[in-house]
Amino acid sequence: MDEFIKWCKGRGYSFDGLEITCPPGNCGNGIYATRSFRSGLPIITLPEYDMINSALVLDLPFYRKKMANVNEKLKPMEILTMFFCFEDFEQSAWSPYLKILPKEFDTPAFKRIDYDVNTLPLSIRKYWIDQKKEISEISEKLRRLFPELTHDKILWAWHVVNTRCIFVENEEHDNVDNTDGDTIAVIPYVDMLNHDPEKYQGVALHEKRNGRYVVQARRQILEGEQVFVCYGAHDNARLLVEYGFTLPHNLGAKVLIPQEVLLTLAKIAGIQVTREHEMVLEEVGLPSHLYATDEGPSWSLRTNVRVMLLEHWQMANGRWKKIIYSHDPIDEDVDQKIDEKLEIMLKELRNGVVEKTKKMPQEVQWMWEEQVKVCDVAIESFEKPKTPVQEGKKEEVAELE
Ligand SMILES: C[S@@+](CC[C@H](N)C(=O)[O-])C[C@H]1O[C@@H](n2cnc3c(N)ncnc32)[C@H](O)[C@@H]1O
Repeated sequence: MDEFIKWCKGRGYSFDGLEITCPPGNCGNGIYATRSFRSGLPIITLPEYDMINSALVLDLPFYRKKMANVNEKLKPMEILTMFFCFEDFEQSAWSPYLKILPKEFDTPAFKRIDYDVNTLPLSIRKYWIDQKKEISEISEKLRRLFPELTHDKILWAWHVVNTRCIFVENEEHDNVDNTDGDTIAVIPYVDMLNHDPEKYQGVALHEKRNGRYVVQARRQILEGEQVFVCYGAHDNARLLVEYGFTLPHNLGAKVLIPQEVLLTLAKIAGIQVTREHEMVLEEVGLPSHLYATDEGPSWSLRTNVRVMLLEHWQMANGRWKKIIYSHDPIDEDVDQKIDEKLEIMLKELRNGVVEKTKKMPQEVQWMWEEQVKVCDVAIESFEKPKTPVQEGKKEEVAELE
C-alpha cells in the first residue's frame, strides 16, 4: 500500500487526513479519516488527466499500436476491460495501483454461478440478463480481436471495471464507439471508497473548470470514521450481482409490482377495474414500487390505486388529469379508501411472495425473503398513526422513481 500512496502523491493526488486500511468484515480495503473534515471541504483531489477513461487508454502508444490492426471501434467498457487485461503488473506505469486491486470477486458471475432468470425477483432480472450478455459479448469480442487473451483474464478485468468505475461525462473521442454513450472512468484512490447509502459522507464530482476530480465531504466527517460514498439505491440482490456484497440493513430493498399483478391484486381487494382504468394507468405510467423505508407504499403506488378507484365520470374526457395531477390535498375519505385497499393488496402480495419463496432454489431464497420483509414494512406502516406526509414527500419520491 505504501508504494501505491507514494505513486498517487507523485502524480499530484491529494488526500491529507485519509488512510487506506482494511475494515472489519470481508470488504477489502476502505478509506478512513485520520482527522475530521468540515462539510463542503474537498477530501480527495486528483488531476483529471489521471482518470482512466477510454480516451486515456486509446491515446497510449501501446493501445494506439494495438488498435491500428483492428478495423472496428470499441465501446468504453470494452476499452477499459482491454486496458486491465493488457497492463503488466510489473512493467505498467500503473503497477503500484494494479498490485492493490482485488485478485477475485464475490459476484455470482465471477464464481460461475448461473442463476435461472425465472427464479430471480423482478427487481434483479433485467440486470442479471444484461450482465450475462455483456460479459459474454465482451469476452467473445476481445478474444476474437486479441486471441492471446483468455476468458478468465477478461472476466477479472471486466469485474475490475464494473465494480470500480464511476459516472463521468467524457469528451468525445474519434476512435471510441460511443453509440451507447461514453460515461465511465476508473479513478485510482477514489475507487477505494466503499458503499453505504445511509452513512455516506463523500460525493464525487468532476470539476471540469479546474481540471480536477474531487471527492467532497457532504457532511462533517469525524476522525476515525470510514468514508463512504453511495453507489446507488440498490437492493441486496443487485449489490451482490453487481458488486459481490450485501448490506445487513439495506434501505434500497424494493419490490416491483408489474401492472398485471397490480390489476390482479386490485381485483382481489374488490376494486372494479375497467378497461378505462387500465388505459388511464398506462397513460399515467407510474411504476408500482414498494421500498423498505417505513414511510409506507410509495406515492406512485398510491396514485395507481387512486386511479383504479376513480368513477367513470371522473375519468371521462381526460377529467382524471385534473384529479391525479392536482396539488390539492387528497380528500380524507379517498385517502382512507386507498389505505384500506392497499392494505388488502399488500397482504395478498406478501402471501404470494411467501409461497413463491418456498418454491425457489435455496441459493436465491434470501432474495425473496428480502422482498417479504419489504412487504412487511409496508404493511406495518398501516398500523402506525398517520403523519401529514403525502404532500411534502410527493416530489421527493417522484424524483427517486
Ligand atoms: C469501488 S470498490 C471499493 C474498494 C474495495 N473495497 C477494495 O478493496 O478495492 C467496490 C468493492 O468494494 C466492496 N465493497 C464496497 N462497499 C462495501 C460494503 N459496504 N460492504 C462490503 N463490501 C463492500 C465490494 O467488493 C465492491 O465490489
